[in-house]
Amino acid sequence: MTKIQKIIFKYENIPRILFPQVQRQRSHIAAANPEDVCPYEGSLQDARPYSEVPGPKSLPILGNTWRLLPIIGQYEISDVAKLSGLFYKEYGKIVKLSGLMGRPDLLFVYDPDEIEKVYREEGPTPYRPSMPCLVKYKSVVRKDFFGDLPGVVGVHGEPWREFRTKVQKPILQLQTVKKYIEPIEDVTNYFIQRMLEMKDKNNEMPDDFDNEIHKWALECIGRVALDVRLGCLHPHLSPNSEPQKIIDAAKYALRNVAILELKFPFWRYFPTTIWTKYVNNMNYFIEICTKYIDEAMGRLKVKESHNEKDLSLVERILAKEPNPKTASILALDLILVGIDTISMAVCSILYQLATRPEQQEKLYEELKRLIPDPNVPLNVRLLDEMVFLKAFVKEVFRVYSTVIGNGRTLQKDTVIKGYKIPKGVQVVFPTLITGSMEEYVSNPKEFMPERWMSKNGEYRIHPFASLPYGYGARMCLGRRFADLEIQILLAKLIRSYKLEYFHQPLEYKVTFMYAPEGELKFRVTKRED
Ligand code: HEM
Repeated sequence: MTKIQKIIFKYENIPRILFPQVQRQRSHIAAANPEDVCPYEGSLQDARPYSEVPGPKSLPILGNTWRLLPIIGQYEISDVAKLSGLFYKEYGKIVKLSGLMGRPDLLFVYDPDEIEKVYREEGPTPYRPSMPCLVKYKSVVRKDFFGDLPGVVGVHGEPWREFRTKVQKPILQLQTVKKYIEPIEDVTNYFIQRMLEMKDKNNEMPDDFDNEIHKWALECIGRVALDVRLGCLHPHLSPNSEPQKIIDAAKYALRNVAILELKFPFWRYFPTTIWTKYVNNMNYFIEICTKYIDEAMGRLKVKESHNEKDLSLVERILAKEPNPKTASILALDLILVGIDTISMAVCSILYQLATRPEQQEKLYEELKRLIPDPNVPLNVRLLDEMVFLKAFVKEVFRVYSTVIGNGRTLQKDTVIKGYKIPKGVQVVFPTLITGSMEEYVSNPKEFMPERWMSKNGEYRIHPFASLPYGYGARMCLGRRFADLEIQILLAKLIRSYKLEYFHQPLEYKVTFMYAPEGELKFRVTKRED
């Protein structure tokens, strides 16, 4: 039995052994399956009570938190993706995980029609349960800095809407994003050059190549959010250099957040070692953002033209919002969520390309046709025409969604799948699972980028089954930059190099994001033409 089979076996059987009551409850539910009948479409009075929603039973006092505790719990952080799949298999399309100490109940919904309903009814200030440790940092630890300008991440209600309204237009406008093709291409060319220098005698990338991808992501975000080349890709950084300190801070302020977020929140009650590191590193990011935004302000003051078309993203924000804190806090938020997401997505996309030679060849053919001379710089038209490239990325997101799920905290009582779900419950939309459900996606098991290119409706994909960037008023603020960065990296790399992988297959796991775990020792070979 492989390791993964063992884990699945363990999970499949533990509920039966530990929770016979739940098993009985389930068979009762199966007898009158609300999914099939669902007679209470939307009426709160007639809906089934919340207490009847199926799910693992919680233990008195300990609730369900013990399941997430290291060692004694059954579930490891890295198993969150499997857990989400097992819940669906065990309990059906709606599953309640209650009794989580210090947290509201989680409600997993595996039905894109219901997900669509929740998104569409979310109102003008959607509430996404996210990053409780960041909430504490912004609203308690550094209230002195954030005050009434908290940013968007971990912020809700009117303060969120006000801040998002200030920054949304410039950051999502194509006109702004287009200006970054050249700067991101510069960063990427440098990164590819570094990749060639890093190759070992087998032409393979080093064991910690994922760290290099993180540095590329840091360098890209520095260029977008701070108008600066941070220098993180430099090969010989001394431990006390600013770029090295930024790289180290990113590890604790971003990558290790999962430990704070998903395990028992001891940090809420006393300053644990990891919490103290988190706070120190967040403070360092504030320092860096303030420093570079002040410099950008200085440059803007002496700039001749303040016409929108001549300004960078940072300058546009500074020109409109004279308090430079708006730009600093936006930069901080973009850095916080724009590094791990994109770098883990890139790890996953490159791994898929390296292990799917035929599809990599198709991508190469597309790129060779569009860019016969690989030294010609990219432009909007070329990127627009990279249809297979974009379809490949979408397919990776459908099957291996980097963010395994999104969510909303209900702001009013709502009927979901015939049950009355009370206000305050955190509804989880498990994109990773819904993106591969037979009822909503044709041939879901087949990895087929072409499904995204077909114009005649040949392939069915429920529009709410695979939403890698979320949906609605709170949808990913950096999605246009994320797409741009991924497209530029793939276009530059695959146009000129072949990517292969000759080691043990890697397993996907959640270490904050969902990505292949292990050494990304890609073999990189220069193409002849
Ligand atoms: C492939 C990479 C990325 C993925 C898969 C991703 C996914 C997401 C998702 C699912 C959300 C929640 C949306 C919702 O609640 O409906 C989100 C929010 C957000 N993302 Fe991304 N993201 C990516 C890259 C980025 C990048 C590069 C940036 C910054 C440049 C960024 C900035 C943000 C911000 C600021 C929010 C919070 C928006 C708000 O709450 O108002 N993301 N992202």
